[in-house]
Parts: sequence; structure tokens; C-alpha cells
Amino acid sequence: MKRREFLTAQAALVGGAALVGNRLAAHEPLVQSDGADAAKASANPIRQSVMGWCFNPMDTLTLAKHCKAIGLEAMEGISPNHYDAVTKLGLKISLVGSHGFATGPLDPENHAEVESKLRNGIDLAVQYGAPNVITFTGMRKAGISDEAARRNCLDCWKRVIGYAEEKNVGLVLEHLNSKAHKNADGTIHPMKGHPGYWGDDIHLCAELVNEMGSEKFKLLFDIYHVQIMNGDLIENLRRYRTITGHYHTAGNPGRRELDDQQEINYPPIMRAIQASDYNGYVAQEFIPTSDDPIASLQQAFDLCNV
Ligand SMILES: O=C(O)C(=O)CO
Repeated sequence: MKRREFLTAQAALVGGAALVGNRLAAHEPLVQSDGADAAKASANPIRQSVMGWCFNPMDTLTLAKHCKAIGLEAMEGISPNHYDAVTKLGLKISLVGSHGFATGPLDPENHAEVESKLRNGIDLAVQYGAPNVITFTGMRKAGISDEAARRNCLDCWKRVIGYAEEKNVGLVLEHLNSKAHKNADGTIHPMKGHPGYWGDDIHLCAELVNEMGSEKFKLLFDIYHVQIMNGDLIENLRRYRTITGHYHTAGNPGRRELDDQQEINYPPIMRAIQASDYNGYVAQEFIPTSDDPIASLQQAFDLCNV
């Protein structure tokens, strides 16, 4: 989108709400009717992907074949060792991995690793035509204040963003929930929440994206994590849609299927995404609980295929 079209679209989106640069400031009220989403969500099908780790221990190629049969367009969260085989099946790679969520740029001790993994991720994304590479803030650390955490993250990402722009690959910052989710035996589930994660407020993550000031640095809006930490999903999604580069799904509570045992109403959320003229991916990132995880994937695909 050209800059003038972008600004016109923004103006239409937010009516008179205040913009920071060309981006909506956190907590500014939005003025858009729900009807507008339904009207615009038509010839713009959601491009669906899946996070491979959720389907462990199913092997990646088996999952890939099911994805192809169901109609998903892409996969992510799989080892790059599988990229050749997966792309040969006709699937795309929607998101490339980099450093983990625990070893983020918040801590300068991680900077060398984060920088090198982001650069490697960008190279892989170019090789396989993936639009984005994931990044995280990392965990809070004693002795690092919020202000220092912000500065450390921005300093590190700013050393890489020029390379991302040159290669036309996006970096997407994932917001995560920081609540502890217990298993039945009282242990903490390692993937339903990430206690200690600093970027656990969607407004903070949006501020970081805005401070980066690059079209190649955007939000990874994980609907499950946002529901837990901030809620108000459609309002937040609309607020940040021009700075969102990727979406993840899951049912809440439990990071489970998108079924009627959970509380998030996905079809209107998908229509809100469509109405934003978003043309990136929405990746299913739920942990199947049923005996037939592929049936769960089919059900999630159908529900989001609005
Ligand atoms: O929990 C998540 O959503 C993650 O992507 C962590 O890697």
C-alpha cells in the first residue's frame, strides 16, 4: 500500500481518533461499527497455517499432508530441516523461528545470540519465501528495570531491522501471557503460559512496535494470549491491525481446540481480521485434547474459514 492510501485507510478506520505518527495510540477510542466488518469480510479468505509443535509427537510430514488435504496454505513452528519436504508438497512457510521466548533482547547478555538468530532467520525466510521471522522480548530479570528492558530490546532489534528491510522480510514481536497454568498434578504447563515474560501486555508490545518505526517490524497478535492478558479482543485487534503482521489462535482456557468448550468466539474475530484487508497468515496454535487431532485441525480450519 502506498503511503497516501495507507493514511486514507487509517483515517477511514479510526474516524477522528488520535494517531501517533500514522498509528493509533493505545487506549484511544475506536469508532467503527460491527456491521462494517461483516460487509468487508467477503472475497478475502483467511490464509491459514499451523504451528507444528502443537501436534507433537505426530511427525511433521504426516501433519503436512493432512494440512494440504484440509486446505491450509502454510506451516510454521517446524524444523528448517523439513522446509524442503513441506514446500515440495505445495505448502508455504508462514513464519521462521529465531531465538526462543526466554532468551530475548531484554537482557544484553543475549544480544549476540538474538542478533545472529534473527539474521539467520531472515536468510532462511528469503530462501523459502516466508514473510516473517518471530521475535520475543524475553523474561524479566532482576536488576533490569522496565525502562532498561525497553531500551535493550529496541537497541538489539534496531541493529537487525536494516537487514530485514533490505531483504524484505518482517520481524514480528509475539505478545505472550505470563500466567502460570497448572497441570492436573500441580506442575506448571510449559506452553499454556510463560510466567516472567516481559512483553505480556499487548499495549506495551504495540508501543515497542511503534518505537521501532519500521513497516518491517510488527506485532504477532496471539488471540489466546491477548484474551488472557488484555481481553477486549476485537477492539484490540482493530486498534492494532495496521501494525499486526501475524496472528495465532487457540481456545481459552486450556490452549485447546476452538470448540464449544472454550470462550473465544472465533468467526467474528476472523471477520474483523478480514475487514482490515490483512493479507498475512493466521496460524492455528492450539494443543489438541481429542483422540483425533486432525479432526480438531479440520474443525478449527472450518470455523476460521469465514
Ligand atoms: O506460547 C507461544 O505462543 C509461543 O509461541 C512460544 O513460543
